Amino acid sequence: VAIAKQSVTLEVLSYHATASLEDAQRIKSLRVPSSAYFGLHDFGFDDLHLDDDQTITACVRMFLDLDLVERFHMDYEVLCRWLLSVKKNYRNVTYHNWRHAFNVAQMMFAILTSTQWWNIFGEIECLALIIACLCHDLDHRGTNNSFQIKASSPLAQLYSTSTMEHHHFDQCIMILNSPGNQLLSNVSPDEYTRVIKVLEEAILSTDLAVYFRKRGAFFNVVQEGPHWGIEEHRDLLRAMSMTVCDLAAITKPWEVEKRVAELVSSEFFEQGDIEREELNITPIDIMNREKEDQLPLMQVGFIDSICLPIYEAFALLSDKLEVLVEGVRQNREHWLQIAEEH
Ligand SMILES: CCCOc1ccc(S(=O)(=O)N2CCN(C)CC2)cc1-c1nc(CC)cc(=O)[nH]1
Ligand SMILES: [Zn+2]
Repeated sequence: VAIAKQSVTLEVLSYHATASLEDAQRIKSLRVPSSAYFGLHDFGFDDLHLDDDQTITACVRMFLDLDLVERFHMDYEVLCRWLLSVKKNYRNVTYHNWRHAFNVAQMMFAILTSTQWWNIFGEIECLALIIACLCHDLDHRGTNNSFQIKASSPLAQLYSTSTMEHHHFDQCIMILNSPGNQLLSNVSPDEYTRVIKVLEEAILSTDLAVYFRKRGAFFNVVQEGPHWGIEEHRDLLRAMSMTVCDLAAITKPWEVEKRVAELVSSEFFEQGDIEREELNITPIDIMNREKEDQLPLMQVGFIDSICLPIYEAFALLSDKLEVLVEGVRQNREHWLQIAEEH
């Protein structure tokens, strides 16, 4: 078994592509517009009108405005190449693609700056959080953890819990260690160890199962009055921030949420089709095309059970984030109206 595991490991982990030097030099030569030009501080941000190059220069802008390039002595060409390699290692799936990762990173940037929480976390934890957002769904195949188990995919043989999230982290480390992509090569050994530890926790916390496990403790901290000097409180805030950014489409103006929900449901249905046709099993309702008309009510359930609790807690931590829970409430109204029309 050990040998089988070894070969699976090599096969699954060895695949990753990196961007060409030429491509990085092309990006490097582009002007980098301001965060105001991109609207990177806006909670209603929509990536739809940006082309792929602009998503890369927008990420460069986020690194520059968080002062990460100077503070961690990043080589500018390496930053461009690393961003291109990260984007290249997202697959062309319906929802869990580069655009999703880019939007998650923009939401983290908007939260860290509007709340001034970049001061609570400090530079090392901010660096880890931004890298984590950009890398948190790397090499996603458009299928969830339970699918990996049902299909006994190579990934499920490697990781029995948080299967996809462990793979996303491995892919992230693979790219950071690739020649020409070593973004952290000028970071001291101690700081590097810290960045990687926070990075792994942040990526693993995007598994909703981890969110459910940790959120009770977080709500207690928020109720009792958080002390961000306490390591455990900051760990919880980082983990919950990853979920808040990962699900943030639910807070966006209706036209954005409606478009993204369409992508999410399409990807779910594609998984359901594979389960029915190749695994010969009946998919769960959210992945079953035959239950498509239940989607609006499912979104209301998603909002009530998963989204509102965490966005309400965040609104208690900073009044700058009240606009997020307001967005969730408005989208809940829209989904309810559609449900009632049926
Ligand atoms: C839009 C198509 C329907 O989408 C959903 C349907 C049901 C539920 S659920 O809360 O009942 N629940 C979540 C935990 N699963 C294990 C079981 C099912 C969530 C979504 C949903 N998820 C995301 C995150 C990817 C984004 C989004 O917009 N909607
Ligand atoms: Zn995600």
